[in-house]
Amino acid sequence: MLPRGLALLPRSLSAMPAPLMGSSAHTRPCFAVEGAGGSELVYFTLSRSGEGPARDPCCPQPSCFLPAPGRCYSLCVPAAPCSVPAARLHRRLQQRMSGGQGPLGRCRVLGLLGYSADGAQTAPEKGFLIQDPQGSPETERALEELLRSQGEPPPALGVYEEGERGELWQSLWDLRRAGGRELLRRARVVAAEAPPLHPAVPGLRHVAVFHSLEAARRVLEQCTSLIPEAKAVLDLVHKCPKHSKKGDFPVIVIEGLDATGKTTVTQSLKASLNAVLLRSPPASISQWRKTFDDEPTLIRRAFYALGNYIVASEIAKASTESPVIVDRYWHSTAAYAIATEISGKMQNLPSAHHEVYHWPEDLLKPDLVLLLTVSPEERIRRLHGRGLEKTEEETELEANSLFRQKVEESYKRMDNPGCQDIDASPAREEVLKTVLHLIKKHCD
Ligand SMILES: Nc1ncnc2c1ncn2[C@@H]1O[C@H](COP(=O)(O)OP(=O)(O)O)[C@@H](O)[C@H]1O
Ligand SMILES: Nc1ccn([C@@H]2O[C@H](COP(=O)(O)OP(=O)(O)O)[C@@H](O)[C@H]2O)c(=O)n1
Repeated sequence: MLPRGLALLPRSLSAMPAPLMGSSAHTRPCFAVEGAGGSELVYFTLSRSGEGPARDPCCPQPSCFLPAPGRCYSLCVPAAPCSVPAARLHRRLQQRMSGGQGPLGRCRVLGLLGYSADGAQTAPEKGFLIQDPQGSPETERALEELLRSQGEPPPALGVYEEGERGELWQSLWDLRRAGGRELLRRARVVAAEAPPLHPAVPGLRHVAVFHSLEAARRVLEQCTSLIPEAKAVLDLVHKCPKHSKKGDFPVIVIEGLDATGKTTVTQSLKASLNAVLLRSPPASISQWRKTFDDEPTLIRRAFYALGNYIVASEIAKASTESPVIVDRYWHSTAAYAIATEISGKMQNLPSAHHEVYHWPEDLLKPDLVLLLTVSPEERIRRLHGRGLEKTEEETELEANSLFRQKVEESYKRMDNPGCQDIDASPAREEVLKTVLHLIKKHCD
């Protein structure tokens, strides 16, 4: 008998109608494990009747969850849509588990997404699958303690066990704050088909890629008592004119991954075109970047989204008097957000023309967006040559070329305005010449 594992599952999913085998797929709570098999996600669902093939090669075998002789734990955070407390709880748990301290420190922590198979336009509930290679009872105790310390009521706790035929069962436990636990249900873990879209795609517009000032503002408004800087950002947004309109001079945005040459090109353009150079996030909020970069996706992306609206008001003003060059704008905010949320392989990205790539209707549109691209090798050379401290995300970019490819591909799928690709590998003067030529062609 293999050792047991634990799973903490979302309350809302655990409260859903009885699952599942043989019943309508529309009520089925499903889960995707991120990073279990390289870039592939592992999908599973729950069957209360216990039906399911004993040795189906597609079925998640106990070994996927229970690394013998270890134990496996997982947890999901119950979430109301766009809930700041839930997003922060997820982030706190993530930090505590990846902190490298105590028994949880030696566990392998994978992402877990809980979603409904009916294709609802909601964001998945986020959690973790935690594999303890040593199967130590202390890990279970540490997890229970961690969850009980996170406010009332603690998330439900599921326990995985291997059955007599080698199948996998999950027991869902209600953790009592004062100690002890009560069994809520027991269900068989069975393989689920990969959904037509990555589970994070339907909710992208609600939790990561904001398509209106209002949507982003609603998120930061929930944060004002927790993050004082949120109030300061909202005050600046409040001072901006409602609908910023572009002046008569051209507005050109330069986009690209870090170290592709945006600073170099934008500064040269400023001089060549006698233009105003702006950047997103703007100087007025950039002192708070670190604060928001440490917050969960929901809050972090709302901060950058609002930054774009503040820049829009600066663009509106400046473009009445001279050409305007913008170093990063909405396409950066959206491309990084999409690439971060969509785990697994490139094919998991929303397909071209998906609404997530559409420009927000209430955001000032530039005349031209140029995307600087260089080979991964050249980009790393430039990053190292610059010798600057890298952001956490940029460090990940360097380590994770799949992520970098997803950012670049998302840039390329942006719509109306799309990004015009520029090979930025040649010498600085050469790149500037190409860019000036394109601007002239477009704006004449
Ligand atoms: N065309 C180029 N050829 C060689 N090096 C370049 C070129 N453009 C920029 N660099 C160098 O690469 C590094 C990153 O460029 P930078 O303009 O700071 O990129 P970004 O603003 O996109 O992060 C800098 O050290 C810069 O001097
Ligand atoms: N308009 C913007 C600009 C940056 N960002 C975020 O900021 C990060 C890149 O900014 P950066 O300052 O490191 O990039 P560089 O301007 O240094 O190349 C990305 O990871 C994005 O998540 C954004 O979301 N929207």
